[in-house]
Amino acid sequence: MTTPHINAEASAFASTCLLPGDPLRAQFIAENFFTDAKQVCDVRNMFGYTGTYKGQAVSVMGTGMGIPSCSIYATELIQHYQVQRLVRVGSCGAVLPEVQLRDIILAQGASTDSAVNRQRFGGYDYAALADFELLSKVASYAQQHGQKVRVGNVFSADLFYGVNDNLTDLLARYGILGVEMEAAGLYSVAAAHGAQALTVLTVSDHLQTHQQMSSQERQTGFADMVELTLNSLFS
Ligand SMILES: O=P(O)(O)O[C@H]1O[C@H](CO)[C@@H](O)[C@H]1O
Ligand SMILES: O=c1cc[nH]c(=O)[nH]1
Repeated sequence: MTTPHINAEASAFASTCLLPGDPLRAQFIAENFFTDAKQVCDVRNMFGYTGTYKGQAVSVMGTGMGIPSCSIYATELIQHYQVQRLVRVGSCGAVLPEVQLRDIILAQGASTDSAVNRQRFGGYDYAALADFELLSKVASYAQQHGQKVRVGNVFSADLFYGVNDNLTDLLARYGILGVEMEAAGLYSVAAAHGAQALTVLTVSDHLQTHQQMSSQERQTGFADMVELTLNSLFS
């Protein structure tokens, strides 16, 4: 039996799955970083692949954009495909002057303007946190190998094209490292189902200076983040 959104066999996914928003980034990761990668699903062109990295099974699957889309895939991957470690590898916008294009961010926590976590969490404000074991693995691997990463709070926005002109300044005041659209939902889905989740981001836009990466670079230009993530998880 498959799910409404993932047409893969029951044993098709490894227990660790990377989750880029972009399905073509998933294809790029599988083709360039995995050994013996096989495509396992393609409903709605949301591609998923399984292969190995350093001899260990690993999967990658696109999630689409936004908490609702990401939550569907995360839920089905955990509940139906027994994925236990869900690691988003995404892009984000920076709001602080010291955070620059191509910087890598580990989302220790994720604030949000989405109402999704309140729906899940009885109307209360859920503190959406990365799994500490996954977070420490990547943070300590980066430290040991002299790779700079920033660790802290990000903001998962419902709107890519926001309507609140003051939001960027508010986020900067609170030291938010990056603005993206999924982490807060991914963290609560994982927590609700007893799985582990982490979000690793590369800065693709700067919301103060208006610098931005091309769409091609968002698809194929995140090698440093992908290598850091895979090496940390499988070392
Ligand atoms: O590059 P991905 O992983 O899709 O992440 C970011 O990019 C998309 C918006 O362009 C949103 O999904 C946001 O979270
Ligand atoms: O959600 C996102 C993703 C990338 N860049 C942004 O500015 N926002």
